[in-house]
Amino acid sequence: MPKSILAVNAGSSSVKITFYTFDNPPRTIVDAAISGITAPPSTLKYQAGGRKHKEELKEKLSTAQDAFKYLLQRCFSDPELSEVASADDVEYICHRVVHGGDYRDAVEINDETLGHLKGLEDLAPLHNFSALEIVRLCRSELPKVRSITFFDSSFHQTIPEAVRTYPINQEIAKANGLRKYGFHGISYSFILRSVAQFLNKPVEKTNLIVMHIGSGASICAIKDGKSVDTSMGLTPLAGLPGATRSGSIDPSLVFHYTNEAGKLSPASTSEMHISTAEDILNKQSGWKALTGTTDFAQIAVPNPPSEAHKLAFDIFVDRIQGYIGSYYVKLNGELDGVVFAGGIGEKSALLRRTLVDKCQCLGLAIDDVANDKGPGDEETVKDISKGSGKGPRVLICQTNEQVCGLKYWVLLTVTFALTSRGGVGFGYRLFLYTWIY
Ligand SMILES: Nc1ncnc2c1ncn2[C@@H]1O[C@H](COP(=O)(O)OP(=O)(O)O)[C@@H](O)[C@H]1O
Ligand SMILES: CC(=O)OP(=O)(O)O
Ligand SMILES: [Mg+2]
Repeated sequence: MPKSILAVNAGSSSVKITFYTFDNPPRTIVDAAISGITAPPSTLKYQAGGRKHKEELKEKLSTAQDAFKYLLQRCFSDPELSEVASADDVEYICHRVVHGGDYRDAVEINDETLGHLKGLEDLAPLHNFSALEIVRLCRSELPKVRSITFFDSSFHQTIPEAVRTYPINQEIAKANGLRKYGFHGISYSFILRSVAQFLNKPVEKTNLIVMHIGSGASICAIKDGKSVDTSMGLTPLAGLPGATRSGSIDPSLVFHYTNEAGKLSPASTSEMHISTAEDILNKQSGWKALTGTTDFAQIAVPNPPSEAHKLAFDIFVDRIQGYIGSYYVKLNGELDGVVFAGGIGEKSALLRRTLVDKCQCLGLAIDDVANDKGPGDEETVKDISKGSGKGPRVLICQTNEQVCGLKYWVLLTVTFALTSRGGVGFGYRLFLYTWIY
C-alpha cells in the first residue's frame, strides 16, 4: 500500500506544504507553511492532528528552496509524526507550478518535461524558477519519489480567443507563445467547486467573480463553471498590483523609467534571463515601492501610518473595482457571487467592506458582523452578504491550492493510468477517483 502524497505550493512570498494519506478521501497528515519570505522574519505555521503551532523563525530563509528544505526537515523530524518520518514514506510529490505554457493538464516530471518547463522560467520570474528549484531538489535528494507538476495556467484554457489574444503581429505572437495565460487557476478551481457546493448549484451552471488576492493578486470571471477572463496575462505581472509587482501599467513607461531598464538585470543568471525593467516591475514595485512594506496587513488598517499607506490601499481598491465592473458586464449581470480569497481576501475585513461598498450599484451588500468575524478555521466558504436571497452573494473562500492539485492528480492518474512502476495499482486509483465525484 502506498504511503503519502506531498503537495507543495511555492508562492511569491510563501511556501506551503501538506502531506496526505492515500485514503478515501485523503486525510491531511500535516500542514506546514512559511510565509513572509520577502518580509523577514518569516513565520512558520504548523498543524498536525490536533496540534497547532505558529512561530517567528530566527533562521534566515530567503529562497523558496530554503523554506521548502526547512519545512520538510521539520516534518520528518517531528517525533509525533510517525507516518512521515523520512523520504521513504513519500510516494508522490505534487508541485504547484505557476506557468505551464500550453500544457492543459498536470505532467509527471522527467528530463523532457523538466526541459520544457525550464523554457518557461522567464515568463513567471517570481515563481517558476523557485518552484522548479524545489522540483530539482526533490529529484536529487528524494530520487525515488515521483514528481507531478500542476499548473496555475491550465484552468484558463477556456478563455475565448478575442480575450486571450494581444493585438500584435500574430506570426510573432504564435511563434513565441505571446498570449494571455492567466494564473492562480489551481486556486480558482478549488474555489469554484467549493462555492458551487456551498450554493447548491452544479459547477457548470455557476457564475462567479473570484478574487485571489495575496502577495500576487488576480481576479477571474467564471461563466458556467469556466474561466472567461482573468486579470493576469502572459506573465503574472499583468492586472492588479501586488506586494512587489506593479500590475498593469502603460508599457511605454518602461522606456521612460531609466536608460538601464532595457538591459539584462544583475539578477539574471544562466537559469533565468530577465531585463532590468522586468526586475523593477516584478520585484521593486507594488506596495513595497509605495510604502516600504510587502505586508498588506500594515496597509489595510483604519488609520494608516502614512499617506503612502493610504494611497497603496486606494490604488488596490480602485484596480479591483474596475475589474469587478468589467467582469459584471462580461457576465451579463448574471452573477451568483463575488468571492474573496487569498491571504488578503480571506483576512482583510476592511478591504472587503470598502470594495463591496464601492460596488453597491451591482446589488452587492455586506453584513458587517459576519465580515468582521471572518471564517472559522474549518469553514471553507462563508457567506458575508447582507440580507438573504436577492442579489449576488458576497463570500469568503479559504482557498487550498494543495488539495486541489491532489484532486487533479488523482484524475490524471486514473485517466491515463500512469505505469505501475512502483506506483499505486489501478484499482486503488479507481478507488480514489470515486472520492472526487
Ligand atoms: N490580516 C491581514 N490583513 C491584510 N493582509 C493580510 C493579513 N494577513 C495576511 N495578509 C497578507 O496576505 C499576503 C499573503 O497572501 P498569500 O496568498 O498567503 O501569499 P502568496 O501570495 O505568497 O501565496 C501578504 O501580503 C500578507 O500581508
Ligand atoms: C501567480 C501568483 O502570483 O501566485 P502567488 O500569489 O502565489 O504569488
Ligand atoms: Mg499564493
